[in-house]
Amino acid sequence: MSFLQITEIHHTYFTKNMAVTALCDISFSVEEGEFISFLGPSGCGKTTLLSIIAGLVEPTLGHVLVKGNPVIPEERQIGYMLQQDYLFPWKTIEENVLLGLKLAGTCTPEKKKAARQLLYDIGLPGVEKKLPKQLSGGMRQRAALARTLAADPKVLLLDEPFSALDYQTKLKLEDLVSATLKGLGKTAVLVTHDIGEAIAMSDRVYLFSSSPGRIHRVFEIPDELKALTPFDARNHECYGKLFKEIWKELESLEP
Ligand SMILES: Nc1ncnc2c1ncn2[C@@H]1O[C@H](COP(=O)(O)OP(=O)(O)OP(=O)(O)O)[C@@H](O)[C@H]1O
Repeated sequence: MSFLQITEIHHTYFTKNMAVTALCDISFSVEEGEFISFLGPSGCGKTTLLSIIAGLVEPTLGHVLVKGNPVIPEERQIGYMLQQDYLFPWKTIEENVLLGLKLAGTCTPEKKKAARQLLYDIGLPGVEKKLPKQLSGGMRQRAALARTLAADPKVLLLDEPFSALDYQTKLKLEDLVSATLKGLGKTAVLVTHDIGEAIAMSDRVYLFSSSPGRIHRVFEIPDELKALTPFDARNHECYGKLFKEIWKELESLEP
């Protein structure tokens, strides 16, 4: 049994006048601790698939299992990190990080201590009492990561979490997120438009075609790249070859 199992997902959105089939025949599995990415043309259904995995959208057909069980959003098995940090501006960083635990009624002193440690580990010591507006964009995304991890989700969904950041901050956060998730042994799914980011961070890259979204091709990342940090992977000789291969394939999918 795989850790995350996606089986024959089809999804159609029904609006007033029409039906849009966003996803067709999507099946794959992810083992515990693996990091995978979705790449594909705009509108190929990447975000729809994340919402289905999160249990926020019920697929028209098919199912998602985490450790053999269906996903129930209230049980918070899935953590979601987005392009915007969505921190509450009137709450301190610590209050924001602990919010999920408080809502779930599981904010014990040990979890509070662990959340503080998490802020420290991801390079945000001493910001607990600050408001989000007092932090830079990169620091806010770190805080958003801490909030997502504080709930100890089984699977992390990352929907373009670095796309609003400047390039240098983005590279730093790629390394930080990769090291943090590896250290915690978390399973993660990243949606990105950045081929380099997908190669540098993942164990496997799923390339989607559109209308409707299908898995077009799966790229296994070579072990020599997986052993490196994302920054070092971007500078390895294997990286350029794989980048060109995925780029060519992606171009052939553009309308
Ligand atoms: N709520 C909705 N109602 C109707 N159609 C929708 C809805 N959400 C998405 N769609 C359609 O489903 C398809 C897939 O959309 P989705 O946002 O999942 O794609 P995406 O790959 O994440 O796109 P992008 O890369 O631009 O973010 C698109 O044709 C989109 O217009």
